[in-house]
Amino acid sequence: MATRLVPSTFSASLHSLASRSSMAMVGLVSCSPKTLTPFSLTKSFNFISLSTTRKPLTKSLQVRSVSTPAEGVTVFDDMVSGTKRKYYMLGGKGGVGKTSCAASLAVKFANSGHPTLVVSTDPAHSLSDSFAQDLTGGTLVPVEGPDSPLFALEINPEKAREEFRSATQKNGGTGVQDFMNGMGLGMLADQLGELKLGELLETPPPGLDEAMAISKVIQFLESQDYNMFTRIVFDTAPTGHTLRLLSLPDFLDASIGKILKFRQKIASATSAIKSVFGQEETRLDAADKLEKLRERMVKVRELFRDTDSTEFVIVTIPTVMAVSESSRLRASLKKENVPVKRLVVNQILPPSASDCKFCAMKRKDQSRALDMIRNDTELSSLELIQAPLVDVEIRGVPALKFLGDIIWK
Ligand SMILES: Nc1ncnc2c1ncn2[C@@H]1O[C@H](COP(=O)(O)OP(=O)(O)OP(=O)(O)O)[C@@H](O)[C@H]1O
Repeated sequence: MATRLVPSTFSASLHSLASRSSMAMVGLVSCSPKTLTPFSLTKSFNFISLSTTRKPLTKSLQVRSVSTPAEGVTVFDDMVSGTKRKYYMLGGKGGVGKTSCAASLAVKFANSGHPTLVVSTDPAHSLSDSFAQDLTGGTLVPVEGPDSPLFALEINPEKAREEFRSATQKNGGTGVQDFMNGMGLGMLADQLGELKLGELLETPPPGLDEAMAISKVIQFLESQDYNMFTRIVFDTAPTGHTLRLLSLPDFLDASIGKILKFRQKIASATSAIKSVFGQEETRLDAADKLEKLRERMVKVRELFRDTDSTEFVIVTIPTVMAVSESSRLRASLKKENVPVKRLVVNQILPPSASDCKFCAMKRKDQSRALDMIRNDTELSSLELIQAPLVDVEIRGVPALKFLGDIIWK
């Protein structure tokens, strides 16, 4: 028989919330130290949504939100309304559930009538695992199940990296180092050394794969064939990559700007250099390619900053570490002028009539982390979406639909 433990204040408040909830079928499970599983997806689909945006929770759980949607408009109403194309970027710390949230959002959009594309730009893809379908190969793959068309795409970061290298290498030849060394002969040699350009070009800067992946998606979405998609959901790489991606245009600006300056110098040295080295045509071509690359990176950043069409949704879990990282992410995104309105707190312990010791401890921890969010200057103004922890992996469209219906309300 299950050992019953005294519920913590937190679980008690959740419990009372659950019993007051008008959302049918609330699953409350008792939990013994032997059976730590807090909730069962397999046995029943009885869950409670913990979203605080529509109904205030008990005091201890309530999270202030200065940007609450207008009366009667739910979080998802706001996200789903309109046929103009919208981009949703989901990002956050590694392993918090970005992919599950992104995939479930994409399924929800498709089931709400939006032809949707979900793209993974995380170098460690898990979209295929999430949909339980092979989405590798870098092409659009139709996802079976939703009411409206849903396509998924995993972009191969290795390919993006190759593209970068080929843009910076001459004729598949000896590489950028050579390009720079060649240009740096004579009086330019010392100055080039200072720039460390060889390093930049041989080792693509972090975040570049992802930026290129996104820029590719933008490129093909601009074509007529892909006009149909009205919702694009990005499952992005963990925090650090995203931030570096946003600072890429500046980084490339600084580096490429210097290359272009040298290019001018070389051009003015004209025929003497031409006749001696005979290769600067190729080198200048490489500089052109780099400049184009920079332009594409600028476009990506512009997309991230476009408040009309884009929203970055931070996904986190209720731990002090994840919340701290989310706070820093929000601060950096603010600095980069990236619009953020919502914060998903995933994997929240579901209500329980009686907690085992482990669950009670966990619940206390989660309560502390939720308090942190409430008091955090960066996070407290965001609409909070709470998603419960379920005891099985969310895989395949039916499970994603189920998760989506809990999270995106
Ligand atoms: N609400 C949830 N309840 C139970 N398990 C979950 C929940 N959300 C995510 N998971 C599980 O957590 C694991 C990590 O989730 P997911 O791959 O979505 O995270 P991620 O942030 O995209 O990870 P990464 O940063 O490695 O790409 C998966 O096994 C997923 O099934």
